This record gives sequence, structure tokens and C-alpha cells, in this order.
Amino acid sequence: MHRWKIPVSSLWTKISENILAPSELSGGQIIAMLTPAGRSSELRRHAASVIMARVQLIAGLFAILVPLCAIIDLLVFDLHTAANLIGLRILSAAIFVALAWPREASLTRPYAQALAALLVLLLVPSLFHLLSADMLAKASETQAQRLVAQLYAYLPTVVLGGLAIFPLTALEALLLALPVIGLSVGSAVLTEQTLTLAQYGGTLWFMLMMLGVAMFSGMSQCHYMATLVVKAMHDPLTAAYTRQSGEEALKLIYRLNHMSGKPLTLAFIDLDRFKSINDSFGHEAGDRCLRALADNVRAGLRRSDILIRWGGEEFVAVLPDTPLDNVATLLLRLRQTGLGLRPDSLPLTASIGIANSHEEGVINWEVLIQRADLRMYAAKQEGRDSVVWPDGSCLRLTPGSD
Ligand SMILES: Nc1nc2c(ncn2[C@@H]2O[C@H](COP(=O)(O)OP(=O)(O)OP(=O)(O)O)[C@@H](O)[C@H]2O)c(=O)[nH]1
Repeated sequence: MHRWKIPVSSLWTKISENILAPSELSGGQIIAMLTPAGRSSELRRHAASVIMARVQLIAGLFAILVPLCAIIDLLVFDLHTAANLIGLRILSAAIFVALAWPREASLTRPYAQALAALLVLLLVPSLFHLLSADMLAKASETQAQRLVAQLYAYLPTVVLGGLAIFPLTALEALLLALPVIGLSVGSAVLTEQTLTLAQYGGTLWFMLMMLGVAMFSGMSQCHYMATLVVKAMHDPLTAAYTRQSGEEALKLIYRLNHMSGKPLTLAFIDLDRFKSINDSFGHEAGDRCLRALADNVRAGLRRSDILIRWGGEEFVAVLPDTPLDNVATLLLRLRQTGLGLRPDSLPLTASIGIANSHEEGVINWEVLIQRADLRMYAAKQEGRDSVVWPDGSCLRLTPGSD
């Protein structure tokens, strides 16, 4: 008997560990599921590519299925009605083909581009229903015709359910659903002389239920995606971008700055004599130094800047739209706050190479990073704890050491 007794506290611990804990959400994460405002650009870009890929897949599928369903129109309706429906189908299929057509993501506004494509995808079936509703109501005399007309009237509801496959925040799902619901009400007004709640209330309720489910699914996808993207793109030790995701971001930032003629500056940062910290104080202490360096550099960066962990103890600060004068401000701030402390309480020092995209001969991001790297080595040659500028001049970093 005794063996079957499960203490309430241990049961609760099990429930909270296994069921509640995985879904524990912070206030910020909940807000991020409700509205897209404040999303990082990397997350927006990722969400845009997921939404666009799904829009293209569904549009491609519909581009085939919609014309195929003309067979039903021909079998069920009179020739005149069927011909009108087929006309609408050809028009819809053409829009679906255009949506499915492979295209490059917009460099500057990929998220707006993806949402616009999604809106068009949602509107086509709803407009099909709006334009055919009156014609179908008049042409429906037999049981089969009424049944097919009724099924077409479900199109806006199906569209709202379809929202569930997209990683949308609650606000976005709601805003995208409004025109669909509006077109459905419009279709009902067109076909009924007087639209009553008793006639239309059930459909409206059903649509709102579908929207609720879609919102829930979209929000949980947003959360899942955000967690995965942050994990995949950032180095777990320092929370800086990984080399791979950092290179992708750098490529993109270089192109954007190049297009707009703005100066992009890189600071290649390499901790000095880091091996000796590992050797004397152990790897754990070395890790703490890396974290301190990343935290201190990040504290001086703007929201649009990014920090990449380029290699073991090498970091690259990417500073978009930044002329060299402004870099001096960042370095001055770093000079004041310092890079952190070594385990022996001496200040951590680093050698830094600066490169700017407006320099002569910088034709791509690879050249830019090469120059910053070479200048970082020059800073090592200069005795470490210093910054080497594009003109070859050298500045000591730790105050009093120059
Ligand atoms: N603790 C820790 N050490 C790392 C990590 N990644 C690389 N390292 C160590 O970083 C050290 C880099 O040493 P070196 O390339 O000789 O450079 P250094 O000692 O900083 O000398 P200089 O760059 O010439 O000033 C090596 O001992 C690596 O093992 C890490 O994630 N954690």
C-alpha cells in the first residue's frame, strides 16, 4: 500500500518541471508574441523568409488546384455560370502563379514584402467568393448546386484557418483577418436581402473560432522560432553572433551600406595574452574573461551595431553607418569603462584593428575584414593594448599606458 502513495509536493514538482517549466514565459516573450514591434532585425528577416516560403508553396499548390476545380463547375452548373466561374478561376490561378514565382527577398524591407504577399494570398479566395456569391445564389436550384455554393461560402473561413501555418503575432493575425472577415460579410450582404444575426451569426462565430486557433498557433510558432533563431545565431558563452551568422549579417549590412553610400566600420578585437590566462588560472577563468570582454564591448555599441565572435578570443564589432570619428567615441568609452579584469585583477587588454568601407580599394566585405585583421596584427606588433587606424596611426587603449 505504502508504495502507491505519491506525495503531493513531489507530484507538483514533477508537474511543474515537466509540464509547466518548458512553457515558462517572460513578460518580454509574451509581448513579442502579441506584437512584432521591437523584434530584432535578424528575427524579422528569418520570419520573413519562413512566411514567404510558405506563401510560395501554398500559392503554387493553389495555382494547380484552382483551375482543376473547374471540372466541378462544369459538372454541376449551367454553361454560363460555369464559364463565369472558370474566368474567375483563371484570374485567381494567374495571381497564385505570380505569388509562387521565385523572387529575391527585398534587401531593405523583407518583412513588409512577405506580409504583403501573404495578404494577397488570403484575399484571392475571399474575393473569389465575393465575386461569385451572387451569381451562385441565383444559379443554385438543384441540391448539388446549393451544396457546391455552400462549400464555396466556406472559403473565407478556410482562409482564416490557413493563417495557422504562419508564424504571426496576435496583432498581425488579427489585422490580416479583418479584410477576410469584411469580404465575407460583404458577400453575405450581397446574397441575402436582409442579413440577420440568426442567418450569419453562426458563420461569423465559426470564423472567429478559426481565427482564435490560428492566432494561438501563430503565436506559439513565433515563440518557438525566436528561441531557435537566438540559439542558432548566438554563441552560448558570450552571446555574440557566431562566425556563421555574423558573416551572413556582415554581408547584408555591407550591401545595405554600400547601396546607400553610408560608411561601414569594423573593429577587429583580439584579447592580449589570453593563453597565459588559461594556462595560469584555468579554462573557466578564461571563459569569464571572454564574457566580460563581450559584455563591455556590447555595452558601448548601439542597437544597430553587432558583435561577432570571429574565433576563440577574436571578436568583430560591426558598426553600420559609422564614420571613423564616431568610432573614436566608442573607443574612448571603452577606454573609460575598460574591457574587464583578468583573474589577477589586472585590466584585460586587447589589440584592435579598424577598417572603413570608404577606404580606397575596399570592394567587398572580405577586403574590409582582411584590412581590420591585418591592423589588429599591427596593433600586436606595436606592443598590444592598442588600436591601429586605417591611416596606420596607433593609439594606446589603457589610460596612462601611452
Ligand atoms: N577559456 C577559453 N579559451 C579559449 C577559447 N577559445 C580559444 N581559447 C584559447 O585562446 C588562446 C589563444 O591563444 P593565442 O592565439 O596564443 O593568443 P594569445 O595568448 O591571446 O596571444 P596574443 O594574441 O599574441 O596576445 C588559446 O590558448 C585557446 O585555447 C574559449 O572558448 N575559452
